[in-house]
Amino acid sequence: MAPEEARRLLAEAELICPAEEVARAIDRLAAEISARLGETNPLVLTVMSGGIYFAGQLLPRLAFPLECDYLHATRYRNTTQGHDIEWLAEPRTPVAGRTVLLLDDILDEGITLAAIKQRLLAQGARECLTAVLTEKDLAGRDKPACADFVGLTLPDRYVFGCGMDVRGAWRNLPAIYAVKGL
Ligand SMILES: O=P(O)(O)OC[C@H]1O[C@H](OP(=O)(O)OP(=O)(O)O)[C@H](O)[C@@H]1O
Ligand code: HPA
Repeated sequence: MAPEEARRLLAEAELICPAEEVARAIDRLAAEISARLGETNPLVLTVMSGGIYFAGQLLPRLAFPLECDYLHATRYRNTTQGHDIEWLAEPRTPVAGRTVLLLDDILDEGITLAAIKQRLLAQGARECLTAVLTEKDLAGRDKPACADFVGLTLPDRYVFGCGMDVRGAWRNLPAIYAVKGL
């Protein structure tokens, strides 16, 4: 997206979660994750690209031994509609026998996390837990996956900021916005 369009989109967007609220949610998630996984030497896998902001904020708050790696699966590809999942990168660290913690920015329809979790368990992960910075409230619609740790619940709007993009832009914002009209 052209920078002028990105600026116009942000100017017209609705702020739905200020930066302070996001930071408080990450503090709480860090405490919950530490209590559950502190003794398991987990392999923490960030789902690129959206998970990068959450991982960057969460990891310094986890004061226990862990290993980090990443994978890249995409289904929206710089659009606002989901498609089939495309695998762009597998984790290089073997997952067999490991407690895995997946980090992602948003659980929307749940298709991405369900597919990733199924794949890691099929590769022999001992258990696969999931932490998402946000989850969209789809008003009771069934989802194929639910997260073990959820930071914030968001309305069913197209949102951006904190790792989430709108047509490639604004993953870098420390607050969460909803696109006008979507
Ligand atoms: O719950 P779902 O409806 O499956 O959607 C959630 C997924 O969509 C986004 O990724 P995206 O496909 O946009 O890839 P990206 O992170 O590389 O932009 C987001 O980062 C999640 O991984
Ligand atoms: O609302 C969203 N915003 C950004 N990325 C997303 N991926 C799934 N849903 C969304």
